[in-house]
Amino acid sequence: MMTTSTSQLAQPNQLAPATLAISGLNFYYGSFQGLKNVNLNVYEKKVTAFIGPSGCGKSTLLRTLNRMYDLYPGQRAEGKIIYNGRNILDPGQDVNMLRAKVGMVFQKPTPFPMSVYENIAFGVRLYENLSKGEMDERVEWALKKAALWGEVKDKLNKSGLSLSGGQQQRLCIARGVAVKPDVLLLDEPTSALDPISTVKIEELIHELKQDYTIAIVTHNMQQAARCSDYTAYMYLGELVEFGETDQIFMNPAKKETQDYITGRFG
Ligand SMILES: Nc1ncnc2c1ncn2[C@@H]1O[C@H](COP(=O)(O)OP(=O)(O)OP(=O)(O)O)[C@@H](O)[C@H]1O
Repeated sequence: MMTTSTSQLAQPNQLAPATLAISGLNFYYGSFQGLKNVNLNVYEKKVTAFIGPSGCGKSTLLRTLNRMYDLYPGQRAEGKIIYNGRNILDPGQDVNMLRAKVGMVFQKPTPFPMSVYENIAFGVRLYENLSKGEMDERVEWALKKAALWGEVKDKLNKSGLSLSGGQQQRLCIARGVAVKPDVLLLDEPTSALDPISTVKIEELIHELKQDYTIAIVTHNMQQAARCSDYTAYMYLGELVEFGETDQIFMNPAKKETQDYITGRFG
C-alpha cells in the first residue's frame, strides 16, 4: 500500500519507468492557484486516471502535460514535468513538437470540418513529408489503431462531421495516434458518448496502452476502475492520494479518498 502527501510523494513499486515525472507543480489562472505542489509519475505504457470532484483540477493537470494552457493568456505553471530528461515547462521547450509527442483528445469530439482522410493527414503533414502512398498507409494504420478502419474505409472522402459521435471520437484518437505520440491525454473522452460507444473507447484504451502512455480524466469511477492501472485522487487543486488503481479503490490510505470513491463525498 502507498500513501502520499503533497509535499513528499511515495511512488508505487516501479514496474514501468516514468514517461512524465511531475514534481512541485503549481498552476495559476491569474491569481487563482488551480494546482498546489503536485507530485506524480505517469508511467510508461500504463493508464493513469485523474479523479475527483468537479473543479478539483483534473483537467488543469492534464492540460499542463502538453502545455495546452500556453494558448491562454494569464495561465502559467511552475515546477517540473520531466519528459525525456527535460523539463517541458522550460521556456525553451518546442511546444509544437511537445504536442505531437503528447497528444490530446477532448471531451466533445472535435473532428476538423474536412474529410475523414484529411482529418488524419492534416496533422501528419505538419511534421512529416510523406508520399501519397505513405500517407495512405499512415491513414489506414491510424484508423486501424483507433478501431475505426472497418467502419470508415469506404467513407474516407466523406466529412468527418458525418460520422456518429462515437466514431468522431475514435477519429480524434486516430488523429492523435497518426503523428506517433508517446503519450495520449484523454479529457473525459466518453462523457458525450452513448454506452456502446463508451465501451468501444474503453476497449480501445486497453489496446492503445500496449503502445502508448495514457492519462485520462474521468468523472466515472467505474471507468477509472476498469481502464486504469494507476489512479490519482485530487481535491481543491491538491493530489490527495496516488497509487495503483486496485489499492485506491479497494484499500485507500486516506479517508477523503474512501469517502469519494464510496459516494459519501459532500
Ligand atoms: N480559465 C479559467 N480561469 C480561471 N479559473 C479556472 C479556469 N479554468 C478552470 N479554473 C478553475 O480551476 C479549478 C480547477 O478546474 P478544472 O477544470 O481543472 O477542474 P476539474 O477537476 O477538471 O473539473 P470538472 O470535473 O468540473 O471538469 C476550478 O476551481 C476552476 O474554477
